[in-house]
Parts: sequence; C-alpha cells; structure tokens
Amino acid sequence: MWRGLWTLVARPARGPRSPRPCTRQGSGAPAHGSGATIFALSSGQGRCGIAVIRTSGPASGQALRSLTAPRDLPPARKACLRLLSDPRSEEPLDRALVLWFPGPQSFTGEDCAEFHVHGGPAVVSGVLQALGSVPGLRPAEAGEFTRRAFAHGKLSLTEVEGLADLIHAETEAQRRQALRQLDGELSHLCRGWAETLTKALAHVEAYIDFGEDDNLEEGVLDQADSEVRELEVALGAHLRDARRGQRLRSGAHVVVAGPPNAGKSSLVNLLSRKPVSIVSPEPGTTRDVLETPVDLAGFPALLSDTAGLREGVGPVEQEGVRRAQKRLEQADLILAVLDASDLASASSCNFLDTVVIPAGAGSPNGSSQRLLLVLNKSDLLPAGGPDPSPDLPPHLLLSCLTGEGLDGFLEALRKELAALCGDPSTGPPLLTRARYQHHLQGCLDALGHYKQAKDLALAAEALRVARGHLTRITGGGGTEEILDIIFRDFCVGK
Ligand SMILES: Nc1nc2c(ncn2[C@@H]2O[C@H](COP(=O)(O)OP(=O)(O)OP(=O)(O)O)[C@@H](O)[C@H]2O)c(=O)[nH]1
Ligand SMILES: [K+]
Ligand SMILES: [Mg+2]
Repeated sequence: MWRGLWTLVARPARGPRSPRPCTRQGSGAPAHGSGATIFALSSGQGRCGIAVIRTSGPASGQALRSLTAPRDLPPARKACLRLLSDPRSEEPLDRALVLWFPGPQSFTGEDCAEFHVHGGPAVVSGVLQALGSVPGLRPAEAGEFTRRAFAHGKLSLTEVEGLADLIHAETEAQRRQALRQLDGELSHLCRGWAETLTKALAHVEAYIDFGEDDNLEEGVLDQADSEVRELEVALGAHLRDARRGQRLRSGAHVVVAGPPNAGKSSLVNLLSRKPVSIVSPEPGTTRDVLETPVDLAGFPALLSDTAGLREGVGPVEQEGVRRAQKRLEQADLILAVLDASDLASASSCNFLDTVVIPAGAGSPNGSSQRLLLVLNKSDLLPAGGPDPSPDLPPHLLLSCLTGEGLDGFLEALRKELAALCGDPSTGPPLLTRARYQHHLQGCLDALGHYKQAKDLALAAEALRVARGHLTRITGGGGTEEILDIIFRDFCVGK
C-alpha cells in the first residue's frame, strides 16, 4: 500500500502564525512550555548518513547544554557544530550539528532542540540514552510532537491531517494535495464559513433581543437568510466533490476487463512495472481478481486484473468471471481491453455489447462510471493501415508488447484520474476524509433546520449547530476522541 514506509521528513520548524517577535535566547532564557520534555529519533530507523533527534518542552535548553557542556546555547535557529558527550561519563558521542528553537517560534510552540548526528545505530542510541539521563526528559509517544503543535495552536486539525498525509504520500498528486492542506487551505475555508455563520447568528440574536425596537436596522433577518443561502450553495458544491478527495487519499479503483487473451494481465504488469499477473497464450489464465496498488500518472490507484469474460467454461473459470463482473460494478474507472486483431470474435462482440456500450450510455443507476477502451496488440495490425474499427466508441491503440501507443494511453489515463480524484494543483480544497464530509453534511442539514425553524430561538440554535460542525473540522470543541485516532497515525518522533 502507499500508506507504507516512513519517509524521512526533516521539516524546518514552522514559523509563528502571528508575527510575535521572539528574542529570548542564551542560557538565561526562561523555559517555554509546561510538563515533561519529550525526545525521540525523528528520522527513519536504521543505518543512515544523518539522523535527527529532537526534543520539545521546557527542559530542551537544559538538555542541549548538558550534552554540549560547557558551551552556551547556540543562537536561535542557527545550526552549530558541537561535540556531543554523555553528561554522566563525559564520554564523547559524536560531532554533530545542533539547533535551538526557543518557543513559541518552534514546530510545537515549546522550546525545542535538534541534534543532527551521524546515523550509526550506536551514535543514535548513545545520544538517546544521554538525553534520557537529563532530568525532566522522557521518550516521546507516537505523534506527540505534532499533538503538542496542535495543542499550542501551531497547526489546525486539518493541517495535522495534511501533515500525516504528506508523510504517507506516495504519489505526486497526493503530495500536492497534502501540502495544500498542510498550508491551511481547508482550515481557512472552514473558518471563513464559520465566520459567516457567526455573523448570521449575531443578526438573528440581535432580532431576538431588540426586534421590538424601532431603531434596529431593517432587514437583519433577510441578511441572515441570504448569508445562509450562499453558504448552502458553497457547501453543496464541495460535497458533490467529496468522493474525489477520498479517492485521491486512498486510491481510485481501476479495473482491467475484457475477453480472454486480450492482454489484460500484460497491461496490468506494464502499468505496475512488475510481474503481478501470469501472462500466457492460453485463454483463461487469470482466474481470480488480482489487486495491486500503483502510481498511475501521478495518481494513486488500486489496479485490479480480472478473468477474461466469456461463457460456457468450467466451474472455476465461471467463478472467476462472476468475481470479475462484481469488481466491474465497483470500479471508478474501467480499462476495457480488446485484442485489436480479433475484434470480430464472439467474446469481443459480447464484451462490447455488455460492458463497453452500456458504460458509454451512462450506467442505469446514474453513478458515473468511466471507461477507457483500449485496442491492444496493435503490432499485429498492418503497419500504417487504417483504423481497424472506425465504428467502435472512442478508443486508443496500444501494444503491450512493443510499448507503441503507451504515451497516449498514459495521458488519457491521467485525464480520467484527474477527473476522478480532483486536480490537487488547481481545484478547490478536496475533502480527503470522511470526517470532513460528515461535518459539512451535518452543517448543511443544520442550515436546513434553520430554514424550517418555527421560531427565532430554534433558528439561532440551528445556526449554532451548523457552526459547531465547521469548527470541529479544524479541531475546535469536542474532538478529544478523534484526536487519539488521528495521532495514532503518526510515528514516534513526529
Ligand atoms: N502481439 C502481441 N501479443 C500480446 C500483446 N499483449 C499481450 N500479448 C500476448 O497475448 C497473450 C495473452 O496475454 P495475457 O496478458 O495473458 O492476456 P489476458 O487478457 O490477461 O488473458 P486471460 O487472463 O487468459 O484472460 C500472451 O501470449 C501475451 O504475450 C501485444 O501487445 N501484442
Ligand atoms: K492468457
Ligand atoms: Mg490474464
């Protein structure tokens, strides 16, 4: 899966939200933060060139001084070369770069220190043990640095989730999306909407309090109504796109289907750049659904190879065909493969009639299912000859054997996936998690209650509920239980 190995993200400390100058530094500086000071290896495990160990909490300055004794703290946010030694034995541990980030201008908002040491396991464990011996320091739990950043208002919850996604991102589109979310686009949007509701609520409350007064501005309720209407339109537009963001986060379902021997497995192997499926000249080679996560033109996808669709076969292959059909129903995108040199065969015609043409006409249940028709084995057609099948629906010619037509096919695939997953470089912020969708829908429902409310007290309450949903997206109020779930996604040291 692309939610795979930890990637080393040595991220510079985030600047402050408000341009509050911070001049504290040097050994006389008061410690920033409260409670325990945590430390952890923040880069990946194992032998590597450089390993980054960091601390966060009020004893960070003390930790830096203890290991670099008798030196003073380095200037804030400037890398300095120091000899590290164990404060108990004074045994030298490493010559390392150290950084001092006095709070609140640090990633967590607390005093933080970083040790960029040589990545050998003995160096790393020596420094970790030395830190453990400094009073007030303890090893960090998973996600604890980020949790502290959230607690100190350095990151909103959507930004925390963007950071988690960035660490997990395995395709270009996922990285772009995560970076935008980490930059606060989604939280900005939600905060703007919440402000609109605060305004509308103020209008309704003003009317409740002073409605009888003559000097209340006329039309305050109309104003609230129109603000709610505008918000409803905006929320509706985002919710319509909700599936796209979730596909971008967890992968679009792309199913390769077609008659036996069309080259479906050859295409799957070509796209995944590894021998996922057995390829052979024997029709009916693939029997089961074989699923593999791949990066398709920069987008994450779950690619499924399926059994060739045909009738009148033995029970095992029949079961394979049944599974293939079931998988087709769940597909976000079907890659329909035909053998270009065998278009007149019964199985090709049957596949065209039952899968390709119905998809083109829009599926009966109204859910849009996209399909790319690929005529494989173009190398078997006479070179430079006319299109073998001008009457077919729009299609692409490809040869899995020679690679001819692959660029055009990948470009078509990229367009389909961009439509399915949303374009993270240009479009509006995507709703990559079910949580966002849930709260936006909750907000929209509450706005519906506002419109139907029989009295103003109920209307005001509906607006409060609606606003509550928006603030919960960015991490305000009543989110303790989901915090545990979200931070569990992080590793120790992040
Ligand atoms: N000439 C030529 N042969 C191809 C091409 N692609 C696949 N083949 C051959 O076609 C045969 C069938 O390929 P597969 O990939 O197993 O086809 P499939 O659709 O997965 O077959 P089933 O799983 O049996 O339904 C193999 O012998 C492949 O080498 C191509 O582009 N050109
Ligand atoms: K085959
Ligand atoms: Mg196959």
